[in-house]
Amino acid sequence: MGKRLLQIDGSFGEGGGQVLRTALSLAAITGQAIRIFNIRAGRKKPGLAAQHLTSVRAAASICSASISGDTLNSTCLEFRPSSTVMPGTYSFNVGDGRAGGSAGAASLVLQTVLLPLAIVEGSSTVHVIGGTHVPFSPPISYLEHVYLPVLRNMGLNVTLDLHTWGWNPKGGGSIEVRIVGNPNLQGLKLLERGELKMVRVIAATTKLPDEIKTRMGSDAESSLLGHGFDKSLVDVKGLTCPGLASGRGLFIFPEYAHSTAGFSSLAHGAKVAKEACSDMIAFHESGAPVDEHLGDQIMLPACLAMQESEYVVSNITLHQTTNAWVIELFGLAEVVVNEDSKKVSIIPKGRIAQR
Ligand SMILES: Nc1ncnc2c1ncn2[C@@H]1O[C@H](COP(=O)(O)OP(=O)(O)OP(=O)(O)O)[C@@H](O)[C@H]1O
Repeated sequence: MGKRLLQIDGSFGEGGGQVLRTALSLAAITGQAIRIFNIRAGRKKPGLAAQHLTSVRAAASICSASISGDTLNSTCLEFRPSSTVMPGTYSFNVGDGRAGGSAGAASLVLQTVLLPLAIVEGSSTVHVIGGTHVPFSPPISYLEHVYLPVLRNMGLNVTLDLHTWGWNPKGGGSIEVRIVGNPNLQGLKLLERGELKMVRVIAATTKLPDEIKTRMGSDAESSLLGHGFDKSLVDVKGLTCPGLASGRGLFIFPEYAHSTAGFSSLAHGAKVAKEACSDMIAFHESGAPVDEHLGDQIMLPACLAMQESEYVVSNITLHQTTNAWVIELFGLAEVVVNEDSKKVSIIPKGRIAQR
């Protein structure tokens, strides 16, 4: 496995943690040894933060990789898988990555190991402790409502339980994911979204007065109705969530006949509904079936599928083009991103050939 060392420049494109995570997932899947340098060179504090370090160790544990450079703030890492991906029971704590703990995103650690475990025969359980609803990462509610349903449509058997919510800055949330592996992933076609069926609005709080939840929900509802959404299609729920420390967030999921998208805000006061609603409304007006975040996150499953995938996104982002670059470096697929039509086509070359 992994005869030559694949060199990956972490400063390419978006220059953030995604280059690292996608490379780790694909290294585990293909058995390819990698060296990543300039890690997160595009960020104010370059190098491995707690979440990235936890992702490195998580990826190493599922394929018995030997690693060097796995220290906090390291900008260069070598990762050499020594076995195929082993299904099993795994537990990762983002807080272990840094003295004093961390609210680094549990979702991003999970995404690093999810696909490798999901496409091998056998069952796995992954428990992750960390931030579950923190900025610049998929809230776990997004994984539940948007990302995992797409994976299920592609043939993956994955369920998630959110036991405890972990907000910024304390983190400490807890999720458990059960996976029944299926090596035969189906390609994905999301070219049209169909009619709007429902807009689900979730106003969530932990250890805060009920008025905050009620206000977030009613502000969001007024904003959506003010933009012409039919009241019968807007479903607002207040959620009182277990968690170590207080926190709040607003999550909006427009569900169309063929796809679901997700928008959120963790802001305070009137800003929270404004942020989440304006993103959701802009998406609705774009007519696209796939939101920009899902657009980068489904590239990984799509490049591992048996058939070609095609989808239309609301915006082409640097995250998407950067992910496409990493996938092509591994030789796993041809990725065509059309900036005009906003169509992404992923033509897998077959991962078995990589071994
Ligand atoms: N609100 C959101 N909803 C869903 N997904 C999101 C949201 N915000 C960010 N993401 C996703 O989270 C991932 C973030 O990747 P990125 O490399 O920017 O993060 P990171 O590892 O935290 O690194 P860095 O600190 O280097 O930015 C991307 O897949 C992006 O689509």
